[in-house]
Amino acid sequence: MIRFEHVTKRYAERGDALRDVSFTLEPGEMAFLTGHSGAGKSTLLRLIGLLERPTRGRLSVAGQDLGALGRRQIPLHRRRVGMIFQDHRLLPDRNVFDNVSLPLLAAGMHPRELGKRVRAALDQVGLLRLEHALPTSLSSGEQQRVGIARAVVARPPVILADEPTGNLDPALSREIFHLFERFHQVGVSLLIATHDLELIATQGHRTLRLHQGRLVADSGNW
Ligand SMILES: Nc1ncnc2c1ncn2[C@@H]1O[C@H](COP(=O)(O)OP(=O)(O)OP(=O)(O)O)[C@@H](O)[C@H]1O
Repeated sequence: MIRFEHVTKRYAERGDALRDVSFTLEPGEMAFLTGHSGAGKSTLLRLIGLLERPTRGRLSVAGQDLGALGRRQIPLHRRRVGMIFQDHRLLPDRNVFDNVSLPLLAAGMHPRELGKRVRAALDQVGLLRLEHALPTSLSSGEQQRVGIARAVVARPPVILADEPTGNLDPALSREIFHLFERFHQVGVSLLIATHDLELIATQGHRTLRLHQGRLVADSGNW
């Protein structure tokens, strides 16, 4: 589903953020991405979401070579890749329903179908009763779940999460991971960047470890 072939990403002023990274994430696979601060985890996820382009190497998602996609095809690609961020990135002046509906609005979906899909996504994360609330009135865990509903509402085959439990206590973190497990069970591919080694240990999923931009361990290959 996701294939990196000798991918390097260089930032002019900072050197290589990723160096010669190769791995494959199979369709429906769930894996963790770990490594020290600055190891390149966010950079790797941003390349998959086409928020950045590689300096060298080849990267494909669902058989599509991302290097062959022009700027106009990026929005379509982004609908196939749901992204979840630690800081939620919700629009503060729009209510929960409106925030979650954004990817469907961008896709030009009919309002009736859109309403159904948004409520189904909110139901999945247990937030249906809060559809009219503004993000600022929600707890951190609730805001994170709104971010997850927004990431899954267009039913992408791939979900990327960047430190999704960074600000949450252990009980809320487990709740979020249970949600990811549920997406995994219905065949979604997930790549989750996290420092939460304890949680990784209890999950038993494949773990990719970056160190100074290099992929230094891949439990899937042991
Ligand atoms: N837009 C950018 N411009 C220049 N350098 C960048 C940019 N984004 C990341 N970097 C550099 O690339 C390297 C990898 O950063 P990245 O954010 O991918 O690491 P990370 O593993 O996600 O770290 P953290 O766990 O702290 O979020 C760092 O040296 C960082 O300073």
